[in-house]
Amino acid sequence: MQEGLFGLGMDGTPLAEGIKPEEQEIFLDFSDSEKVQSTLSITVVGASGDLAKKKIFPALFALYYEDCLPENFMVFGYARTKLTNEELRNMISGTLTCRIDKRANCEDKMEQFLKRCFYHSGQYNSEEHFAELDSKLKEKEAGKLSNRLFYLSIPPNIFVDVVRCASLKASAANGWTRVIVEKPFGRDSESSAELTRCLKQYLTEDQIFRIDHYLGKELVENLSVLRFSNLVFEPLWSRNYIRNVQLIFSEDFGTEGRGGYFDNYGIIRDIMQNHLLQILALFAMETPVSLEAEDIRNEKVKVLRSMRPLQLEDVIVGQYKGHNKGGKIYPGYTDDSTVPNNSLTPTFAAAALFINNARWDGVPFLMKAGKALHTRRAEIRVQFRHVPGNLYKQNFGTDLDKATNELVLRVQPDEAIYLKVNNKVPGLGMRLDRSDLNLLYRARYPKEIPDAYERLLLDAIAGERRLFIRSDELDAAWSLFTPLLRELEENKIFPELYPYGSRGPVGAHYLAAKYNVRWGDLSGEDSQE
Ligand SMILES: NC(=O)C1=CN([C@@H]2O[C@H](COP(=O)(O)OP(=O)(O)OC[C@H]3O[C@@H](n4cnc5c(N)ncnc54)[C@H](OP(=O)(O)O)[C@@H]3O)[C@@H](O)[C@H]2O)C=CC1
Ligand SMILES: O=C1O[C@H](COP(=O)(O)O)[C@@H](O)[C@H](O)[C@H]1O
Repeated sequence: MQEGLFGLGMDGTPLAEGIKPEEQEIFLDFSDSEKVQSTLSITVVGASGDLAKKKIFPALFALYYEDCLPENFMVFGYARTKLTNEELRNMISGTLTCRIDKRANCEDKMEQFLKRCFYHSGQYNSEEHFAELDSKLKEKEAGKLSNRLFYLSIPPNIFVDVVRCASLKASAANGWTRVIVEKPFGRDSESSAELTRCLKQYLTEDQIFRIDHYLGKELVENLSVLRFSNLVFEPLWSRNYIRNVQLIFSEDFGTEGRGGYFDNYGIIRDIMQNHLLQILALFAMETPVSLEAEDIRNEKVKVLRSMRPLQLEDVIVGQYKGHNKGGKIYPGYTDDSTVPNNSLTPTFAAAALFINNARWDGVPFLMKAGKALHTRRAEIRVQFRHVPGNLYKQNFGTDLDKATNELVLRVQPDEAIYLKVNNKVPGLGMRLDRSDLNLLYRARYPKEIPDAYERLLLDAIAGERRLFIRSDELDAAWSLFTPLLRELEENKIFPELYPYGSRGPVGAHYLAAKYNVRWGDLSGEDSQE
């Protein structure tokens, strides 16, 4: 069967506003009878869990709401918890939301969506239970050509069991079978390679969709557009003009409820090795031959392989401690009952990375990720070099860094792209200040931005792999972090404690200063803060 059987908007409704019919042909290259004669089932394995409830079911509903799912689709929840179809529907319905601009028929749509949701309770390592699931799927597929997508929203220690049982007992008989695998993909190079080896006993690489939901975020998708379709940026995109690049992730809450998982991984594996590194690769890669998935992934691998593995002296780690603010007590990381009292797991890390290629030689790429900080945000900051022989040097005082241009891509919240430029303050004198050229998404694009999981689910259904991680990318990513992680753990490096809700450990400033960098998010002169 052809890949990409289900394109977008199978019922012929426009995919999204602004897409012309002739453009839709790109996706809809199947006959009407094929559309009607085929079915898509999406089985969410681990349906009783946090991610399924918070993200996956709402994303599926949003796709249904936008008419992006094929005509004959159904959603199956699978987990050990005993639930009836009705109970699953009640559970899901509490988490569904409607698009702001189209609330009119939302209730009806929800009802129709929920009618397509079913549940099967089973063990994750039971071929028999997956065979039962298969029977239920077949019953609903009613002899039509079937395509099956499994979403593994479960802890990683059971990935292989599920893939074995699903592939042996519940693969599509005559359509495609694809599996979306959630992170973490292993804990280091060895475990990741072992996981891939085990998955490949049952699946081909083309069937495996390793998800990194940051790749589905609007601003991350836009990174390539910004670079490669604007003459003003790409020529500047190198060591010749860029002084440093900062990739910043912060959350204003701790590991609440996920301490058990988190303690085994820590912030470097949870955020840096995947989300921030993926953004770095997209940011720094060479121009791909085309927008085809393999061309883009080839370039990403090349960048990752050009990087030097992280050195301990280029990393600082931290862990949040309890804090009493305004009479409210914020718990420390080790106050979580699922976290050992003596845990050294970092909840914060800052690192300097380098790419040893002609474009980026010597440019520090600074990463910073932390939980329980003062704000929630994710952004990419590009600090440009000083203007050589700047005519206005005397207007800036001694701190020339304050006068350099900075491009900020705010991934979340409040998506925005802004460029800090020097400008004359209007008036008779000659005073300069740094102002922002600001593209604030909510002002420019009133339509609500889809959640990353919507885009990624849609891509997996369409067989589009561009935003999923290929196994060699994963290997390259782990190679950069594994020696460091091993050193941190073997040497029991003590994390610097920082108060819950603070700006993180001061060590992050020293690390940046070592490379003559100041964190842009803490400069205090960011008008966007
Ligand atoms: N939650 C999040 O925000 C994010 C999660 N992820 C990843 O997504 C996956 C799912 O996450 P999440 O929903 O939070 O996970 P949960 O801990 O909620 O687990 C999902 C389901 O798996 C089953 N389960 C849990 N622990 C075990 C176990 N030890 N053995 C067998 N089954 C178990 C439970 O279902 P039952 O008991 O009914 O079988 C549970 O409802 C994980 O790989 C996680 O790392 C990735 C990004 C963000
Ligand atoms: O993958 C993960 O991401 C979330 C943050 O995702 P966001 O889309 O809300 O920014 C993080 O909280 C979690 O620890 C991590 O596993």
